Amino acid sequence: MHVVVNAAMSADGKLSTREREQVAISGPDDFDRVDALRAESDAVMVGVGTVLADDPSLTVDDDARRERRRNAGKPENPARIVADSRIRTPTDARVLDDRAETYLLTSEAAPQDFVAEITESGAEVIAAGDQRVDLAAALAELESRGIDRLMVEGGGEIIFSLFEAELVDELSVFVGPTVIGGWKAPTLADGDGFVDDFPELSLRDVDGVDDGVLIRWDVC
Ligand SMILES: NC(=O)C1=CN([C@@H]2O[C@H](COP(=O)(O)OP(=O)(O)OC[C@H]3O[C@@H](n4cnc5c(N)ncnc54)[C@H](O)[C@@H]3O)[C@@H](O)[C@H]2O)C=CC1
Ligand SMILES: Nc1nc(O)c(N)c(N[C@@H]2O[C@H](COP(=O)(O)O)[C@@H](O)[C@H]2O)n1
Repeated sequence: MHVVVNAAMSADGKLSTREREQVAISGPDDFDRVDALRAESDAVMVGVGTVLADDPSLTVDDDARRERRRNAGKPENPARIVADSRIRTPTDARVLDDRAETYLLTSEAAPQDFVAEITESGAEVIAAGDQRVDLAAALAELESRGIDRLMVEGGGEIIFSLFEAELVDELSVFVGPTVIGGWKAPTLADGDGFVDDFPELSLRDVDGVDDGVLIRWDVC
C-alpha cells in the first residue's frame, strides 16, 4: 500500500485553533489539488478527532473527477476510513452517509453495542489492536480489501502514529499565509513525539500555491 499524508498548516505549524475549530488554511488552488488527490486515491483516512472537530465528508467535490472515476469502473468517491479505537464517531456523522463506502478501524476495547450500532449505519468495522488501533494490522487488512493508494488527511495524532509505525511513504504540506498560535493548537504531528530515530524526509518539490507554499517530501 502507498500512503500519502496531506495536510495544511499555518506559517507557525498549526492545523487548527486551540479550540480545535476547523480553519480554511488552504486557498482555492490548494483545495482543488486536495480534491484531485482524493480522486486519485482508493481511500481517504482521518482520525476520529477530525470527525468530531470538523464533521468532514471526505468525498470528491468536482463532478468531472467523480465521472472519471465511474468511467474507470471505480466507485465515484474513494472509501472513507476513520481510526476510532472505541467508536466515538456519531451515527449522524457525514462520513457515514451513503456517498461512499466507510470503514471504522477500532480496537478490541470498542463496546460491542457501539459496533452493532455503527454497522447498522452502514460502515464496516475492522478491529485491530487491544486498546488503540494497531495501524499496521489495520492497513494490511484494508490492503487485502483492494485499498492500494491511501490518502491521510489528519489530524496530528493519527499522522504521528502513522510515522511512528513507519507507514508513511509521502508527505505533502501546504503552508498557508496565516498565524494561528497556541500551545494547545494541533500541529502536523502530535502524539508523544519522537526523541530520537526521527523519520527522515527527502525533498521532492516546492511550489508556490495560492499565497502559500506546497512542500512535498518522500519518506526515506
Ligand atoms: N489543516 C488540516 O489539514 C487538518 C486539520 N485537522 C484538525 O486537526 C484536529 C484533529 O486532530 P487530532 O485531535 O490530533 O485528532 P485525529 O484526527 O488525529 O484523531 C485522533 C484520534 O484517533 C483515534 N486513534 C485510534 N487509533 C489511533 C492510533 N493508533 N494513533 C492515534 N490516534 C488513534 C484516537 O481516538 C485519537 O484520539 C482538528 O482540530 C481538525 O480541524 C484535521 C485534519 C486536517
Ligand atoms: N487541505 C486542507 N486544507 C485546509 O485548510 C483544511 N482546513 C483541511 N482540512 C481537512 O479537510 C477536511 C474537510 O473535508 P470536507 O471538505 O468536509 O470533505 C477536514 O476534516 C480536514 O481533514 N484540509
